[in-house]
Amino acid sequence: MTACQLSVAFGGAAVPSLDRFRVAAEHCDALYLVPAFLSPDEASAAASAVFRARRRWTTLRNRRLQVWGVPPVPPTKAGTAPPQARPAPPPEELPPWLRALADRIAATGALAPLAASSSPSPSASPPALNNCLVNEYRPGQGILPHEDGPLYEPLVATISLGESCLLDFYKKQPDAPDAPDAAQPASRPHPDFSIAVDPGSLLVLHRDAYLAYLHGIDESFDFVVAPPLVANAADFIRRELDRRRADALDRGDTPDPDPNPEIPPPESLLVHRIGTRISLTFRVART
Ligand SMILES: O=C(O)CCC(=O)C(=O)O
Ligand SMILES: [Fe+2]
Repeated sequence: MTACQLSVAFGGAAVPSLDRFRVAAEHCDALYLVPAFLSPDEASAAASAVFRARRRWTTLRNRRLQVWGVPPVPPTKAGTAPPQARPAPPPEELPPWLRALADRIAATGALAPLAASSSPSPSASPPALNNCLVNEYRPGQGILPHEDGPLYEPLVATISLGESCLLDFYKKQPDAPDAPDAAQPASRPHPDFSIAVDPGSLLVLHRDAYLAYLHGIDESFDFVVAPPLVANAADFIRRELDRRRADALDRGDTPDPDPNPEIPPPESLLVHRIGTRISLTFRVART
């Protein structure tokens, strides 16, 4: 599917409003997971668009990434003049296939809280998502606990493609360093809570979820989804078992029988990371 077909495909879908997708309210007040934000066909169209885009990948030890859109501008040090070098190039627009996804995120109302924080006028419209980081993780890869920081408006909206993952949250320590990827996992071995993130989902973090916690993905080959650590364990397990049944049918295998409504699903589930996960992390870079 081309980028153009992709934006058409996204055009007609009903856009959910975020309120009923709030999770982990007891831990953190602004964390939303919309499980089937993209249909499986839309998710594979988006993944193909990532690979067709011929964008340069930056390869890190534990993942690789592409950067799209407006880069955040680091503040100049007080008292120093901005560098007089060449004039900055015009800010890059998101390409149509990412713009279509960003618009669909905006249509959920996810960005509304930014309208209030970025303008004193109550009727101001929120700023547009203008930056997207594409991360690709193989099994065993991850991202160290970090915060996305003050170069962005305090809201991140992530679309996940491919495999599921477990995103861990660590309450920020008052004296923790602020730099991305700077927290030492060895000194903070246990997350305060985690969210199991479905393929095709939209995850939105803002307020506390953005400001008061670091987030990271363990460099593991599998993960366990169980309460109480995984805040959305029961819902995720139900959906994951449905996905496994659907995958078995697609492969022509005999799937597990449909769940008996009398028997509750298991309380915990081991998920093996066997494929690649791609995340599209949309933010508003402050310019
Ligand atoms: O892959 C993810 O879901 C997280 C990515 C992330 O935290 C980041 O790029 O800052
Ligand atoms: Fe992040």
